Amino acid sequence: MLRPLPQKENLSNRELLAVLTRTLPDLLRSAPVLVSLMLGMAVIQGVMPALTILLGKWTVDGVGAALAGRDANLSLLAAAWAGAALLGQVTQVAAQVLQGYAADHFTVQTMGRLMDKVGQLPGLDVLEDPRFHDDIEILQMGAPRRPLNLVSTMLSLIRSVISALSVSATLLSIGWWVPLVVVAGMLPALLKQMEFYKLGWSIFIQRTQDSREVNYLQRVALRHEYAKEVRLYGLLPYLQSQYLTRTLDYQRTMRGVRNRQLVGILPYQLLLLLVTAGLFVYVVGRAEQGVYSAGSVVLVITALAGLRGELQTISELISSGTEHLNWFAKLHRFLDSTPAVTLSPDPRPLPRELTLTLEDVSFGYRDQAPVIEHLSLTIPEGQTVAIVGENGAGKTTLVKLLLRFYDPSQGRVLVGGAGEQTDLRDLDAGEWRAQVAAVFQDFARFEWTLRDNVTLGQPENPAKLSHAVEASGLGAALGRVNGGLDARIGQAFGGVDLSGGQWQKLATARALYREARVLILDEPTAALDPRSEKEVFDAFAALSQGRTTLLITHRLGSVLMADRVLVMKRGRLIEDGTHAELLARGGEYAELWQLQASQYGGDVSPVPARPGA
Ligand SMILES: Nc1ncnc2c1ncn2[C@@H]1O[C@H](COP(=O)(O)OP(=O)(O)OP(=O)(O)O)[C@@H](O)[C@H]1O
Repeated sequence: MLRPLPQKENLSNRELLAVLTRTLPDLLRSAPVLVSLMLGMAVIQGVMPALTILLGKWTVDGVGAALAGRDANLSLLAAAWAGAALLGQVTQVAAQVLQGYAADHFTVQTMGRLMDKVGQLPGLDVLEDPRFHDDIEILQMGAPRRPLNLVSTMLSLIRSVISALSVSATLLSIGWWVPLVVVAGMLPALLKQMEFYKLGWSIFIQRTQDSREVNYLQRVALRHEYAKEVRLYGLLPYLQSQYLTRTLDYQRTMRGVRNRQLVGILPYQLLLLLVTAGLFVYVVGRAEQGVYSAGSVVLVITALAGLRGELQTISELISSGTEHLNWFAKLHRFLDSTPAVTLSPDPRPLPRELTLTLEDVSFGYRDQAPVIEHLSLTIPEGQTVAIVGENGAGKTTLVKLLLRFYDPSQGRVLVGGAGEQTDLRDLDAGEWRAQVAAVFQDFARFEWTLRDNVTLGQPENPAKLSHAVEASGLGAALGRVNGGLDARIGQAFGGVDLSGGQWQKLATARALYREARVLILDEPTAALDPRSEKEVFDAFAALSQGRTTLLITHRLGSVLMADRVLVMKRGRLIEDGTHAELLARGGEYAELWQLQASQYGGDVSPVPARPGA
C-alpha cells in the first residue's frame, strides 16, 4: 500500500565544498568571539599529543642519563608534565563550556532564520509544496544541533589534523623519511574507510526519507488521534508488519555494509601493520646498535599509536561533517526558495471601499491543471454572497486567492470601488488580511487556553470577547469546562478536549472577535447540531449587516441569508443571481435545492430568508 519515496542524490564533493564555504563564514559571522575561542582551544588541544610524546621521550632519556650519573633536569621535566596536564584539563573544560554557549546561540539563531524565512512567505505555495514537507521537518528537527555539530566537527578536524601533523613532526627526530613512510602506510586504509562511510551515508539519506514514513506508522499505531480507526478496522497488524518490513530491511542493508566494511578494510589494515611493525623493528634494531636512544623507541611507539588514532578520527569526522553539510544544503535550499507570492516592496494604500473584483482569473496549484478558470465577478462592499457547488469545484481555492495565499496564474484580483481599484499584489498583504475574518473549513486547533484561541494575539477587549463567546454558542459549552476561558484545550498538554462542534464554535468566536470588514465562512457549521447551527447563523446574519460576507456552504438552507448566490462547477462560475432567480431559472442550483429539500421534507432553512432573496 505504501509507495517508496523517491531517492535523492547524495551531494558531490564539489557541492559539499560549496555548502561548506557558505556555511562556515555564516556561522563565524554570527558568533565571532565564541567561534574564535573554540578555535583557540582546538589548536591547543591539537598540539597536546605531540607535546606529551616529546615529554615522554625527554623523560625516558633524562632518567637514562640520571641512572648513568649524567646531569638531567628531572624536576624541570616533572614541572613540564604537570603544566601540560593542567593545560590539557583547562582547555578541555573551557571547550565544553564554550560548546554549551555555542549550542544555545546557534539554536536560537537557526530557528530565527527559519522563522524569518517563513515570515517572508506571505503565501502558502512554498509551505504547501510537497517537495518541502520533508525538508521542513528535517530542518526543524536538526536546527537545535546541526550548526553546533558542524562547528564542533570542523574544530575537531582542525585539532586532529594539527595533532596528526605535529605527531608526524616528532618522528622527524628519527629520520626525515619516517613520517612519509608512516603516512603512505596509513593513507590507503584511511581512504578505504572514508569510502565505506560515504556508502553508509547514502544509505542513511535514503533512510531519512524512509524514516518519516516509519515514524508515521509508529505515530498511527501509538497516538490517540488514530486510536479509534486503528481499533475499529484492526489496523495494528498491518502497521506492525509495515514497520517490521521497513526496519528489518534497513537493518539488513546496514549489516551488509558493516560486514563488507570490516572484511574489505582488512588488507589495508595489514599493510598498515607491516609498515608500523617494520618501523618498530628498524628503530629497536638501531637502538641496540646505539644509534637511537631508549626515549626515541618510546617516541616511535607512542607516535605510531597516536597517529593511527588521529587518522581514524579524521575519517570519522569527515564522514559526520558530510552528514551535517547535507543538512545545511537543505537549509540553504529552503532559505533560497523563491516564493510565487511575494510582498510588494512599495505597497499602495488600502482603498476606502472594499469592493472585490475578479477579472478573468485562472489558477492551478503548482504545475497542475487549472482549478479556477476564467472567473470574473464583482462583490460590492457590504453584500452577502453564498458560494455553492460540488466538491472540488474550486470554492476554497477562490477564498485562498481572495486572501492572497496564492496569486492567480492569469487575470487579477482587485480591491476597491470605482476609480480606486487596486491589484491585491500591490497592497500590503498584512494590512489587507487585517480587514478579513474567516472560519476556514480546516481551521487550526491551537492547544492553548480558550481565551488565547479566541483573541489570537490581539489585545483583549472583555466586552468584545464576551460577545464573541456568547454569539458563537461557545458560552453555553463553557459551562461544562472547568476553568472557563482560562482552561487549556487539547490533549497535547493535558488540557480539556472539545467536541468537533465545540471546536467549530470556537473558530466562529475567533472570527466574530476580529470585527473585520470582510467575513469569510467556509462551511462554518458543518459540525454543529441543528440548534447551534441556527444560533450561529443568527449571529452571522447580525454580523454580516454592512459587511461583505462570503459564505461557502453545502447546506443550501443557509443560503437564504445571502443577497446573492454564486454556483461554481469545475472551476467556473456557472450561475449568479438571487435564490429566487436561480430557483426560477431551473438550472444547477434549482436541482441541488430540490434534492436537499426532498431530503428535509421541503424545509431546509436554519435561518429566515433575507427580504428580497
Ligand atoms: N493545496 C493544494 N494543492 C494541490 N491541489 C489542491 C490543493 N488544494 C485544493 N486542491 C485541488 O483543487 C481543487 C479545488 O479544491 P477546493 O478545495 O477549492 O474545492 P472546494 O470547492 O472548496 O471543495 P469542497 O466542497 O470539497 O470543500 C480540487 O481538485 C483539489 O484537489
